[in-house]
Amino acid sequence: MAAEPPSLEELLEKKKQEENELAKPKFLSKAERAALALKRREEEVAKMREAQKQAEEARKNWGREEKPVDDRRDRDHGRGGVDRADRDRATDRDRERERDRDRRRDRRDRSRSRDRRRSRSRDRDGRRRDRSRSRDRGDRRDRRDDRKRNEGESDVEDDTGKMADAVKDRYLGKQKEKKKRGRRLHEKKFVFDWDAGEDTSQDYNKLYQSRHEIQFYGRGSVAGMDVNTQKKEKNSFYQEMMEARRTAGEKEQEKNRLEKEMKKEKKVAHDDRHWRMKQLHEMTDRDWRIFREDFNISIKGGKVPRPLRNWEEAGFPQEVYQAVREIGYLEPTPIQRQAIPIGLQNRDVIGVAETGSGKTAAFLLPLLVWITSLPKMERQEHRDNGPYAIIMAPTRELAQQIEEETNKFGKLLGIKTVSVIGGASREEQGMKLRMGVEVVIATPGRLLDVLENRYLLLNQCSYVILDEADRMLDMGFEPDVQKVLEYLPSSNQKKDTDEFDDEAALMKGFETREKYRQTVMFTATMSPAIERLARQYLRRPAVVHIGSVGKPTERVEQVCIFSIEVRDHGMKTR
Ligand SMILES: Nc1ncnc2c1ncn2[C@@H]1O[C@H](COP(=O)(O)OP(=O)(O)OP(=O)(O)O)[C@@H](O)[C@H]1O
Repeated sequence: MAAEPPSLEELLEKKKQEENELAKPKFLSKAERAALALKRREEEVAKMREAQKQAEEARKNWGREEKPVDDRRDRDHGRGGVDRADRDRATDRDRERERDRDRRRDRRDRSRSRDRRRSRSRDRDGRRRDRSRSRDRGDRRDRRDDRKRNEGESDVEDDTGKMADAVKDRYLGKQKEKKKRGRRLHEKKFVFDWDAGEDTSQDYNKLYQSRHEIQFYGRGSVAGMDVNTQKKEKNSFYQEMMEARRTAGEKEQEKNRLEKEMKKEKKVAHDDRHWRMKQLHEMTDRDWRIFREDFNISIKGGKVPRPLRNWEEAGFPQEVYQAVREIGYLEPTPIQRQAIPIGLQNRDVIGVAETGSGKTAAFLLPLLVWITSLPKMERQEHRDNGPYAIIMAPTRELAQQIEEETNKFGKLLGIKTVSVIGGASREEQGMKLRMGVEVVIATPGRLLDVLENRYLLLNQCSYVILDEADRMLDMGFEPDVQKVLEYLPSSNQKKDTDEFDDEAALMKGFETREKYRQTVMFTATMSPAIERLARQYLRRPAVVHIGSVGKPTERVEQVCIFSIEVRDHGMKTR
């Protein structure tokens, strides 16, 4: 049975299917793609070669096609026979033209082959560069390369490689070439081909360790010699010359000058010694300032005497000095260093110092110095006039501490002390007082009581000490203190005049019972109330402050405890 031709619908259907099939994207492997590309390229090349071959043949045939025309012309000329010479000339011209054309062609061919050679070598160099160029340019180059390949057999091999590269570039992606960083010659710094650290010559050869500077002529230097050596030589030369020129007089003058300078230096070194290494008379104002700084002593209030460097320089009577030694006080404490010399001048003192700083001895020693200078209280009338000194303290305990301290000295110096404090029998105290005492240590309340009850008189009291005055005021003893002080005789009170700035005026009658009254007040703080009290009862006092003003003292520990206030709102828990 003969096969039936397909119907039109079937054909259309088939065609449609084929179109759809073609329209579908087809996956090609890498190798397939490369083979396809090569094939396509080969076809293109073959086409181009064919076209070029045809062009070449056409060119060659062109000369041949022209000849019959010339022959025709010759025939035409011959037919005339008249201008044979002209015809010959024309033929010559034609030949000449032909030759020229051949020459030109040869020249063109030669230059072309030269160009080809040049471009081939350029291509080889720039192949890598070309790979990184854009795809379009790559295509163009491919075409150019292909053209060249057609031109010579040797070129073909070269071009095949190039083409393969180009195809690979196009379909497999370009291989990125590493950028070579050229030497930047425009930079100022000279770029060595090696690193400076690689130079090891200095390690081995001493010659290179001190490299010679560039040295030129001029400025008194000679080229080729070490500059430093030249300078040294020059200096010694000029020194020798100056020395040789100096006269004997000049030499003597110089010697004297040097000696003077040496002496001056020695003196300065001598003066700059530490105050401990100096005698008392060698101490300068600067030394005293350093001394006070060393012991944290601040002073205020006119001309204040120099502090004590040691007990020996205090100028105590022998028995007092001996007592200090026996008690075992090797060195004065800072408050003692400054307060004792002021006390010995019969001057009023305000001492601001912390507890346990040796205040008792600071006011006791000047008192003892004065009392030991007085005749003994042997007669009853003297005993009835009362003590030479009263020491007031805010509490019994403090008064007892002071009594203990005073008794240490009193026993050694034969000075009687009685404490008048609350809690002890008033009669007993009265009895002791009537027997005669040099020093009364008391709390303000009980002392006032004793004074008011006539157990005690203060007729010959010229030394008043208010210890821990700030605490006394805090405890409300100010009226009592004032009343006690009213019992003191006013005859021996200093006047508030400039006259009493003078040391001699203050010391008037110091070794008698009629000396001027001296008031010494010790406090831990300087409150306005203290200043008011001081203004009332002290005359032009010297203020001695131990430690930095406004700073807590070193020996007082300050503890701050934070607590939460718990308020009772009537909701007690049981
Ligand atoms: N120069 C000194 N050398 C050695 N010890 C001293 C010296 N001066 C005082 N003391 C001793 O220091 C202690 C404290 O001295 P003192 O009682 O005089 O201090 P204070 O400042 O008066 O203290 P408070 O305010 O508590 O009375 C005492 O035991 C005393 O013997």
